[in-house]
Amino acid sequence: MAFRKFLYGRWIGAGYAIKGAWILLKTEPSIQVQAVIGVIMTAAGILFDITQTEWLFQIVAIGMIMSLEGLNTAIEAIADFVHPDFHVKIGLIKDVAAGAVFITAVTAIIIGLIIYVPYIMDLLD
Ligand SMILES: Nc1ncnc2c1ncn2[C@@H]1O[C@H](COP(=O)(O)OP(=O)(O)OP(=O)(O)O)[C@@H](O)[C@H]1O
Repeated sequence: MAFRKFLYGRWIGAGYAIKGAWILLKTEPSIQVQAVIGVIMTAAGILFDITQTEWLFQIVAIGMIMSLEGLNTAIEAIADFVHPDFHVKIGLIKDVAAGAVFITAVTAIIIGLIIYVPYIMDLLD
């Protein structure tokens, strides 16, 4: 009985999480851009027939950047809610959160270069 209640709780929680992901995709331009880039990179992966390991790195990179961007959006929303007016600390909080996304973006770009530069070189040979 307790286990069924636990499963039901997880099921309801998953529903809220999917709703949150849908809100992000519908309303956040940065997430929308990243989703489009994710689709383009998936097409590139199919086109270049990348290896299983390369797929794993690419999927992790796309998932990491989109989820971190979602967290950044949540942090911005909290910051605006607790202190709607200008405050140096709010600016710092937002900049640090954006900095975390930037680090992931650079990581994803490096992963993309490591995967695709050899394929592009082969193509040019
Ligand atoms: N309330 C505030 N107090 C101080 N500085 C702020 C405040 N709001 C924003 N800033 C500064 O402006 C920058 C941009 O803030 P904003 O909330 O527009 O974030 P953004 O990354 O442009 O968000 P979005 O993803 O919604 O476009 C912040 O990184 C911060 O430096």
